[in-house]
Amino acid sequence: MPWTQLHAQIHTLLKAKFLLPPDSSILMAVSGGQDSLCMAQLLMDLQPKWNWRLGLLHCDHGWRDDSSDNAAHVARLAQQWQLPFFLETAVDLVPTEAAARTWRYEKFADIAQTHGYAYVVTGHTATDRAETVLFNLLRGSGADGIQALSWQRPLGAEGLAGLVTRPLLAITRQQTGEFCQDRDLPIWQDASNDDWRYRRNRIRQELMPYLRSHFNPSVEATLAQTAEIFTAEVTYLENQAAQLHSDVVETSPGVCRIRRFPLREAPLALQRRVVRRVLQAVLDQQPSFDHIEKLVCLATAPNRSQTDPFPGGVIAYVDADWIKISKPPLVS
Ligand SMILES: Nc1ncnc2c1ncn2[C@@H]1O[C@H](COP(=O)(O)OP(=O)(O)OP(=O)(O)O)[C@@H](O)[C@H]1O
Repeated sequence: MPWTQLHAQIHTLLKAKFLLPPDSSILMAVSGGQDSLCMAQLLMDLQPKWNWRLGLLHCDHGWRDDSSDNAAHVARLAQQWQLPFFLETAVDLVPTEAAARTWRYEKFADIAQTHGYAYVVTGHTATDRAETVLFNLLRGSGADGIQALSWQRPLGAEGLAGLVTRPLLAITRQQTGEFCQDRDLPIWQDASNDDWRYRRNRIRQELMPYLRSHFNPSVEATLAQTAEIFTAEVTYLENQAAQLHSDVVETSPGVCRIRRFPLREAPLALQRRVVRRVLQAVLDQQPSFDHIEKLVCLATAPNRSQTDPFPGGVIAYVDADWIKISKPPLVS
């Protein structure tokens, strides 16, 4: 196996960040695309140094005409590489990217838990991270969306099903492409990557090249670095918000109460985060920015103020030192 700069970079990074400790069990999520093939090959090459137990998982969403051929292609690779192989096939999955992602991560968690893998690795790169930053920015996301794709995060409830880890986050798609070419890895070309109905593909194929040639030739690395900076800041803010939430919010059946005085004394960034947590718990949908602002305003509003109904008929109103949030009929 030729030891390349890329091997050295990933090996050093894994050591520095302690992402995939020696002797770990690692399930590699492989779509058949260039990034996940590059990742699988790199981890197999590094395996003797780390003594990992490796397995390979493919999820067949069942949407594309070639999806079962794609799955068979990955199965053949697993056989050739002599790795345990797991195939999950969806039945009647709604053909949206969001539904696919949710289903896929559920399967990652199931297989990891059932077969004792502590880590599920994906082939996300700095390029994916940069694209996700732009995608979320254009959707009006705050800092949480800009932190886009962390190195590691819990899989399943409270991380019981292990950790999703992204060892390629520091390298670009161009690098994974060159690696696959050098090693002659058989990339499965996913035709849906060329479908311009998907906003993500237009970002990848239209916006990023434009930014690269007209604004910044290293736009991927720069935006990935922006995500890295925001990751630390969001972690800090979330910790602060969790503390404030436990100080000011009380929940009982049918009603949630927020202490107005300490809420309005807190920095606006934390007020919004606390209120978002409250709304996430009572609404059946993700709260919008307007929903959050409406509730924050009650911290300083006169007594007896009340909001218009939120989705699902949820009402918030001021009762002396408290904001009370309840679904109708009102419970005081
Ligand atoms: N169908 C799938 N089965 C298993 N893992 C998947 C699948 N689709 C995506 N993944 C994992 O999620 C990562 C990111 O997904 P994304 O959809 O951005 O990648 P892709 O373009 O399909 O393929 P690749 O990242 O391998 O080039 C992949 O690198 C892979 O690790």
